Amino acid sequence: MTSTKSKSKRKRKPTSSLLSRRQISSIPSSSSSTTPSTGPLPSKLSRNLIRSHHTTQKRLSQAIQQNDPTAIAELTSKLTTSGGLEAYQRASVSGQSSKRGGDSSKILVDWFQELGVPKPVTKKSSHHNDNNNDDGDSNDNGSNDLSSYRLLEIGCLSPTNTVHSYFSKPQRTLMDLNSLHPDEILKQDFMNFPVPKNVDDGYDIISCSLVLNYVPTPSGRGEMLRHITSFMEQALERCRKRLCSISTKSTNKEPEKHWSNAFPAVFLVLPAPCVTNSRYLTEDRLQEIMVSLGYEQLRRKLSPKLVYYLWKFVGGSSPKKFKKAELLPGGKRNNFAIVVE
Ligand SMILES: C[S@@+](CC[C@H](N)C(=O)[O-])C[C@H]1O[C@@H](n2cnc3c(N)ncnc32)[C@H](O)[C@@H]1O
Repeated sequence: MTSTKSKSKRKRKPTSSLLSRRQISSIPSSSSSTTPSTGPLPSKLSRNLIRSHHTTQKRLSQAIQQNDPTAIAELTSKLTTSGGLEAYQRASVSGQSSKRGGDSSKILVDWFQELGVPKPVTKKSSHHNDNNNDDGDSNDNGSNDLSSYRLLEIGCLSPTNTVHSYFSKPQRTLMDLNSLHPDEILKQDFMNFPVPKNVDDGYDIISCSLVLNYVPTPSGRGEMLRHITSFMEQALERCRKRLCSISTKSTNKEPEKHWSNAFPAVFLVLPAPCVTNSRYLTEDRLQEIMVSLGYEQLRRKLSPKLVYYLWKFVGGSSPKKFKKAELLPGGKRNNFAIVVE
């Protein structure tokens, strides 16, 4: 049985997982959650809070696995006193402020533009745009723009992320373990969210930005990727159905160059060190895992802090198992891993 008692006696570094009372009191409370009147938190405070939350979550998950009631109580209380999931989310929202570069879906929108994905046009502008459509075809409810495509966003903090302008409200499902905007974001654990029974209610693109690294165990991350993939299997059916309904219509573009070939897809974002400085995960290993699950990498961008991917789902694979295996030995690496069972 592990006890955290001895650990808590050790002297902690200033950026330890414990936040000072002053730091905690500067986090906006839940009463301000839907109408935040305060500006973003200082970036150092947000970083400390996010790091602290991840560490405590991971320790809590280990304590639960080891069935250690003392550690469970201690860590749960620590999570609560430091503001819990909501404080963590507020710190993440601060990191997404326009001053700090905006939300990660800006990159997805850049890629949509590169791929020629047309924004759905509203009815008014649709009439106006009919003559300007460079596919030589009018907006016919889904064959030539995104209006019949559906987005599922896992771990959503804001209903006004950049990519939302491409998906009207009925075409998007936003969810989070804790909803900061209950009228627009579903309070839902994605792992308990079933694939819709009806293919028309399924999704063509899933956004999973900075969520996989939130999952505290390597096997939990593998399960999340598998669950996402079960939605993508259905998305392939949606694609086939859509293709059948538009096969009689012509477009000027060669089929393989058409923007719709980028779907179904998963937009995945991780902190860069998860793939650049982990003992157990490299970009090559992530690529192997994704290919084994049936994906092809369409786009990738590495920034100093984050790595962004657009994975197109092609299916037809036979998933392999991936264990936690040391790939890059060395003292100063992190332990981020994905295990697929
Ligand atoms: C760091 S925030 C990321 C938010 C945002 N997507 C971004 O890119 O900044 C991670 C969010 O994922 C949510 N989350 C983690 N696991 C989840 C799950 N199984 N189902 C739904 N949301 C989840 C957390 O509640 C948290 O709000």
